[in-house]
Amino acid sequence: MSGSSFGKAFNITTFGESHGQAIGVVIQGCPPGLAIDEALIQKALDKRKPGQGISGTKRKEPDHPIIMSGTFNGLTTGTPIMIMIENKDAKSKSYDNIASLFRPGHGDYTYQAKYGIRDFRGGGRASARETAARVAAGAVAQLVLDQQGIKIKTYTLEIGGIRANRIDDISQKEKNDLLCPDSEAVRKMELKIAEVKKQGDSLGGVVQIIASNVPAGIGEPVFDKLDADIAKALMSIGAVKAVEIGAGTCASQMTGFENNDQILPDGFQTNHSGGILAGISNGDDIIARVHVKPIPSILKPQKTIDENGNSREISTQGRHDICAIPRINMVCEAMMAIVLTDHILRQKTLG
Ligand SMILES: Cc1cc2nc3c(=O)[nH]c(=O)nc-3n(C[C@H](O)[C@H](O)[C@H](O)COP(=O)(O)O)c2cc1C
Ligand SMILES: C=C(O[C@@H]1CC(C(=O)O)=C[C@@H](OP(=O)(O)O)[C@H]1O)C(=O)O
Repeated sequence: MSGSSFGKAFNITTFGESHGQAIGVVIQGCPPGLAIDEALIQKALDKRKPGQGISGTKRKEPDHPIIMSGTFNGLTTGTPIMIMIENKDAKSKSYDNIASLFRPGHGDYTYQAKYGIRDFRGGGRASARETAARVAAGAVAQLVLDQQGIKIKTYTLEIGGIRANRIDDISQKEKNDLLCPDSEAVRKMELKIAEVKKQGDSLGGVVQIIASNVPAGIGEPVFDKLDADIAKALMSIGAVKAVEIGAGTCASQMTGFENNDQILPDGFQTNHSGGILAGISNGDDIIARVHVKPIPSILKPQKTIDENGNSREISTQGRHDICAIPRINMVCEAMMAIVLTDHILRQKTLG
């Protein structure tokens, strides 16, 4: 089926709807012999799961992963791994009054246009509930990256236009709910989230992802360029509207002399390339930034239409995030891990 899976050597496909029985992922291409258990996957899922944080939805899901296949005696077997996560706290009734309305900014209108039928409960397949399955796959991908010593860190750069100025000390990131390294900016972000929530509105922001210790020489020279695949992986997450690599949009404002990362015997002088040149890693940190739009389901009344084209007003009840950040951070980390693992497994020469 076209468009339903991601990756070549390490391939994932997800399944399930937000208010269906379960969601999950099937992973193909994972090497045999890697130590894996549900606790390891749970640890990753806990960083994304709903029901926590000031900007997060109140929906309480345990997100308990059940490994259905592909492992034996605590090791991967090299066969397809299926991980299932049951939905335990879907409250579908809260969607009844908007069943025939299209939420502005969400996938209701386009799903109806494509399929002529849609599971309106919680956004169905378009709900970011699906991203839990990606995080489970990311935890498996990270096992491959661990063998190479590759680490991925993600932190919040901006929420609602408030930017973190101190972004160098990312070890601080675990110390607050918003996963932002600038505690002064965090206070302002928290106030902004509270204010916007009171108005029945929502916020977007920017997240930065850094992969370190990636060896030089990973990637493809055309089409499946490493930066192209990273951009696609990150852009495939709901609410992501733009992806930058390295200097990103600033590169177009520099001269060649300013933008080039000059090469010294012990490495590159700067990292405007974001660790990728000509689609192939150069050994420097891989740096990506993801621009996230505000959550579409808001209480504030908006104009819409119903399935018959009649003009209506909509105010979306239910348990929605105010901002996809910081829950999206873990999803970005997972997608970066999946892309890097996919490209590493394509390299026959790496030990
Ligand atoms: C982690 C995460 C949480 C999200 N939470 C919500 C939510 O609670 N309510 C909502 O309407 N949209 C939420 N979204 C955004 C929608 O899923 C997304 O906007 C929708 O699927 C439409 O896709 P698009 O924004 O890429 O066009 C969330 C997205 C992410 C990544
Ligand atoms: C449940 C999760 O997030 C959901 C993402 C989401 C959306 O429309 O994207 C809408 C809300 O849930 P529901 O589908 O019940 O309306 C969020 O709670 C989750 O991330 O696990």
